[in-house]
Amino acid sequence: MEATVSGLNPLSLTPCSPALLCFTSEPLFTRNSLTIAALSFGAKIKNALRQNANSNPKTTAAAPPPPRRIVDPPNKAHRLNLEVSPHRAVAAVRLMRIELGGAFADLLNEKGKGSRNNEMAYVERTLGFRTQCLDDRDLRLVTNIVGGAIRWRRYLDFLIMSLCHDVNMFRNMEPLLLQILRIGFYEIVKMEIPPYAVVDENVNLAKVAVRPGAGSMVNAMLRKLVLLKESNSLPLPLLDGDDRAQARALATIYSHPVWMVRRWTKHLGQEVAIQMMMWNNADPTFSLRANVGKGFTRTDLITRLNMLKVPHEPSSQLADFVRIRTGMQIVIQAELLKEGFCSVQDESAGLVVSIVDPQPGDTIIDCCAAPGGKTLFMAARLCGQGMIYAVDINEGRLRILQETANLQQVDNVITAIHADLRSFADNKQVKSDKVLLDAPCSGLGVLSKRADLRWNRRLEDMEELKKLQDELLDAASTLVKPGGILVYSTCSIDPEENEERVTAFLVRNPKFSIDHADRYIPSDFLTERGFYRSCPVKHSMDGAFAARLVRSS
Ligand SMILES: C[S@@+](CC[C@H](N)C(=O)[O-])C[C@H]1O[C@@H](n2cnc3c(N)ncnc32)[C@H](O)[C@@H]1O
Repeated sequence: MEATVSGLNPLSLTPCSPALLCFTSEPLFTRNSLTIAALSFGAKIKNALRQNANSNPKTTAAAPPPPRRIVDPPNKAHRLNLEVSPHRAVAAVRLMRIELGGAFADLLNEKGKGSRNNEMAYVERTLGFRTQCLDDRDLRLVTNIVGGAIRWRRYLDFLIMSLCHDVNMFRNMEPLLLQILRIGFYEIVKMEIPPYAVVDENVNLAKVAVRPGAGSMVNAMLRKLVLLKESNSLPLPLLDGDDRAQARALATIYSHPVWMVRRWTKHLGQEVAIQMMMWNNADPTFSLRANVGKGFTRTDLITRLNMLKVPHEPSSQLADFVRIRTGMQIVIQAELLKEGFCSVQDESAGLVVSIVDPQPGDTIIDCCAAPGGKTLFMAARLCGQGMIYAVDINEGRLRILQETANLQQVDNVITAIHADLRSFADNKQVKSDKVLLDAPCSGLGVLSKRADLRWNRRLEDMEELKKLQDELLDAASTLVKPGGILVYSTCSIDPEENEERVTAFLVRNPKFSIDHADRYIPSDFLTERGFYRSCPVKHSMDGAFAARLVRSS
């Protein structure tokens, strides 16, 4: 659903036209199901537009409708509820926000309430009460539950649906009730939480946040699920029939969109496709890069991690990197990132920088630079000598790049340029021996870290992305000096965004040829044609791709 019409936010057309913005004594998403709200949203946009047109003196002489008075929510909304489990309440609201995105924010964002920085305000406006503040353990639980419930959404919905009387019961379910069920089903099926606690707590939440009848429904369904799990008879789709039917079954079992399963089965074979999905569903692992630009070495980082008791292992591929499996929250709380000592950067991205091979004194154009992961690593490698022109179309992300460069003390070798690469290249303000194009892509290599991305990507996106990647490659190539290097990279595992884009580029631009990447990365990552490719299943890191191309002199 679009939140804007012709660049206007329909909710701002009249002071308070959509009825949804009136405060009532009911929380917003209980009996007024958000599905109904969302369905009627289109009509409300039309009404809002109509009201706006009516109030335009050029189209009618009628007086504009009097502004509706916005009253503060009644005291009930400020009540502190000590009975519900706070992490489940917060997880349910966060799941609503993620699934409904802008629509949810628009509906709640009246007078700044429920602002991005204040999660409890969202909880209060959605459920009609506040919960206890979350401690560190609660916060970890929220992250785990929300990540898991999103990843496993398709499978959880299959289970929920199989316990509903009929499909309409599932379709007409209040959105908040559905999220509570997903949480309960996820806790029972995938987490080691005692079932009685899961049933009690989720029933309680549904009763007070939705309605008493919803509590009974949650109770019946969760109890049934516990029995099925205990007797090892959870329903599972049958893996048989033609390719399409098998893809559908696998998509449910491993909770991915059907189109992704079909694409991966075609490109990688069914076995690797399944392993990819299992990787995406497992807890993500992270790498940290010690910021040598600020004089902080990997040995220093390891000392700090030992002090914090965060399990880690040094990367065998990259000298400044350390892998951690758990304890990210501890690293954040210890402010290692905030103080600029290290960055969270996957080794797969670090290896792209190895292929660019920045050396002190180099001038490098980083064509799609923001928010700066690779720019900052390259800047650290310049050791204070040389310059990186960091171009990006997104001003906000570019600002993050600049702020992080200041924090990490590598800003002296970075010039940020806010521009569309295609017009920037047309003006040809700079040319360079080394150009990196880290292109916008589907992100299919980083799904383990981006739980919701699999549901936001559509097959149609792939065609649009390929067109953009071709245009950006052509633009980037004009910035390369004769004899210079162009590195094209993505964080995708999809050959159509990777090898196929390079092949098509080389046909269009015969001045460029492949420069084999064997001098820059371990042979394990090399493809037959001399490209870099990391595979999550094989290398236990994100999926990424890079081609090093050289321009003839
Ligand atoms: C994959 S991200 C880059 C990530 C970055 N290199 C890093 O390591 O953090 C792709 C970037 O391309 C930018 N982008 C998309 N279209 C662009 C265009 N036409 N010109 C310049 N930048 C563009 C996006 O704003 C986004 O920041």
